[in-house]
Amino acid sequence: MAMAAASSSASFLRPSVRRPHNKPRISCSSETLTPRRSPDENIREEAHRLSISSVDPRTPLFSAKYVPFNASPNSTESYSLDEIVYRSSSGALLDVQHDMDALRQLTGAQWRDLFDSRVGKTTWPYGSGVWSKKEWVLPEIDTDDIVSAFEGNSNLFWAERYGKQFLGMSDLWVKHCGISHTGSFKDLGMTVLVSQVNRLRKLNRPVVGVGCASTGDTSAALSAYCAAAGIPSIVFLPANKISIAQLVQPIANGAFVLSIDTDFDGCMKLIREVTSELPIYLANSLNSLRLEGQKTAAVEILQQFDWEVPDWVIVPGGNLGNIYAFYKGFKMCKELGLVDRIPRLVCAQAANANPLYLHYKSGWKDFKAVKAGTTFASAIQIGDPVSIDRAVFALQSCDGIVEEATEEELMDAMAQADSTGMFICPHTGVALTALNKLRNSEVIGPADRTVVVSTAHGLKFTQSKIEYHSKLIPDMACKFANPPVNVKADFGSVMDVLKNYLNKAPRF
Ligand SMILES: Cc1ncc(COP(=O)(O)O)c(C=O)c1O
Ligand SMILES: N[C@@H](CCOP(=O)(O)O)C(=O)O
Repeated sequence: MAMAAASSSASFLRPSVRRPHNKPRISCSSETLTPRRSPDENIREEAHRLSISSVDPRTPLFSAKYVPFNASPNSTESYSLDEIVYRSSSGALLDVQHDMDALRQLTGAQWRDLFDSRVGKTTWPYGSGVWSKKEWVLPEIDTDDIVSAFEGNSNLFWAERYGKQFLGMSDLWVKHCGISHTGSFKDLGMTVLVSQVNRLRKLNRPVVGVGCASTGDTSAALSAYCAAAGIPSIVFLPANKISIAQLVQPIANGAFVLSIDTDFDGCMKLIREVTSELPIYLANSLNSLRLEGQKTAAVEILQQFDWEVPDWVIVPGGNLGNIYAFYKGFKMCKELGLVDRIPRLVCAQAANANPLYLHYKSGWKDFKAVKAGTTFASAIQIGDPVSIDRAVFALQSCDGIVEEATEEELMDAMAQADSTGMFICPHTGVALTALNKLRNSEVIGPADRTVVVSTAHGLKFTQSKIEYHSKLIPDMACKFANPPVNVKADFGSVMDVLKNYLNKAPRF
């Protein structure tokens, strides 16, 4: 039954992943394997051939457009995705709205089967975790215009030991969005944005380059995808406020890097002004295209649980696009019948940069931006998040919660997680602290299926780990520091040190 649904769903889609009937990918009936394409054909060309050969006249044309975010049902304002527009006529945020009636022509089961059928392949562009959901992302883009590093499909890690030892939990998972092409979840959104820019340039729209303000990860993703497509990228970075690993990424990828003597919010203000004057396309998540890619991480989590819905998903928040992206991904899965409910979301902020937390604690009264203080979670050192309205909407719609983490809490949580075999970034430490607090208050139960979203690779933040394990952080006990032991190069000294360690070592 499921197989029948899968094949009938595929026949409705254009472009289709179906292979020509006379050309199976692998012939099992003989000893020889038949390659699905000849050596002189690349995977783009192959995708082109396959889609041409399987066009179905009944194909519904899925489509999407920009509309004002959370607009009244009577609003008729909308823009083509081929327009260069970031705000509505009243200055509000925009959202990408899909033709849900067209998408409903497939049942939830058919969508599930279609998405599942694309995982783990190299079929262009569906080998990407983002583009495997193309019909829900940018349905109308030509696959030839897509710029992809086969991002997504990231590991969902069962945090068995961390959950059991530190939280008394049996069903704790970490979605490693940072184990990715440029080392953060930003790849998910950037493949979409840069692909659309690629299309706009082919349509001769005035786009000479793509620009962003960044705390490190957005600029890394932007510069890599632009470099792959041969598009100039320009990045505004707050001077001395991002890690060395993040700074070197856009430099290495050939971006034009401006190191500006301000904070992220200052850079954001400048890039908005600049992109309204010059034909530079804005790549921050103010641009709602980005969130279309980022929302696929939510779909992916459901897929990885065989479409069972977790109870909680915890996301570290800064500029606040991602929390809305997760909400949107889950919501679409519910609206299109892939699942019957959505999880509760928790947004976790650093206490030194906590405007959303303060807003939540005030009972969602008037929002006030803050001056963000220094935090080891430097990528979320943001005081005036552009997506505040999106975040509030998402959290209110799913009975969500906002938590905060002090510097000591987030560094201790990171060290504890690392001691169980992870190597997480400080932002994930913020999310784990939120979980810790919600477990202590028993809001999250011991058997609740909980997913913590890990947003960047720990290797980008080794300096903070070095300072922690060297106990070099002023006013921080660094309780879980594990510094190396200096020992003389003789057998006796090494043996003494080892015996001492083995006498005291914890028994695992
Ligand atoms: C590593 C990391 N985690 C979390 C975030 C927060 O995401 P958002 O700005 O979408 O809230 C960012 C960027 O802001 C980030 O780079
Ligand atoms: N952490 C971000 C800050 C900018 O966020 P964006 O999602 O609006 O681009 C970064 O890495 O720059």
